[in-house]
Amino acid sequence: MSDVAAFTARAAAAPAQMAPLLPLRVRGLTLLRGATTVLDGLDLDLGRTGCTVVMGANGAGKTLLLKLLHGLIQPTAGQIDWQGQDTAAVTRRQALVFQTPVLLRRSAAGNLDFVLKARGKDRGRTATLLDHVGLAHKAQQPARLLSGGEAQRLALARALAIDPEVLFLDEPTASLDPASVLTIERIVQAARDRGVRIVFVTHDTGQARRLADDVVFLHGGRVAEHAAAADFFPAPRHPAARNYIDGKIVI
Ligand SMILES: Nc1ncnc2c1ncn2[C@@H]1O[C@H](COP(=O)(O)OP(=O)(O)OP(=O)(O)O)[C@@H](O)[C@H]1O
Repeated sequence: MSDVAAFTARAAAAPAQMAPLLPLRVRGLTLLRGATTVLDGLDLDLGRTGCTVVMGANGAGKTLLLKLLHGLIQPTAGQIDWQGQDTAAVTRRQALVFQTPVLLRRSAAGNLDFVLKARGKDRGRTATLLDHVGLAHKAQQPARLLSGGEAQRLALARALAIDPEVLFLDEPTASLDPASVLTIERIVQAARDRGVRIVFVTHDTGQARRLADDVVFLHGGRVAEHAAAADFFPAPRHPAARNYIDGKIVI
């Protein structure tokens, strides 16, 4: 078995004895920030597999929704039900990649060694993970000297190192060149194809069309529309979603 095939098989096999996290059921999710009601009784259901793309105007609450689902912040009201599992356990079985990668002041390999050791995983996987994201030749380079696209690929490798069942990505390609964007998309699609549940925030409608199995469109603190990608892109039903896809200003 090749290194990449071994990596893929191990990732897919990860949580055999654990109860599943999905499907996800969110009801009445409300979040106040200062005087602003960011989320206002949001309901959402996510199925077991695939890639959900979350879209919506600036300030619609996409980042805060990801942080809530991942257990990094607590809602003001409402329920997030990952099959009844405890929040701390849920967070450990998921990973979140931010728009701006947060990396340790170590080499590229050192960043992966660290997370593998912290999670009790096989540190021998560092080379395979670096290879998987096309960074084998940068293993010993300090992470702070990586380009934006390389740093984002390393952040993605670090997220994959924990064998997440759910991978949240918050505009991970927002400032990358087209080749780096496609590289990140290929890695995300490969993860999706081996069963990692993907929730991906993007403003890039081309990217959303390439990646999405289904689309969640946020507006007014709620899910204005949740539809299969094949139905959403040709004919969004909600007026705000239609304007957004048509490139009109949405307030
Ligand atoms: N700590 C805070 N105090 C007050 N308002 C906040 C705070 N954090 C976030 N907000 C507001 O909550 C709203 C939602 O923020 P969020 O970052 O989730 O938006 P977003 O949909 O990800 O936007 P973008 O597309 O610009 O990244 C914004 O109006 C933001 O200004």
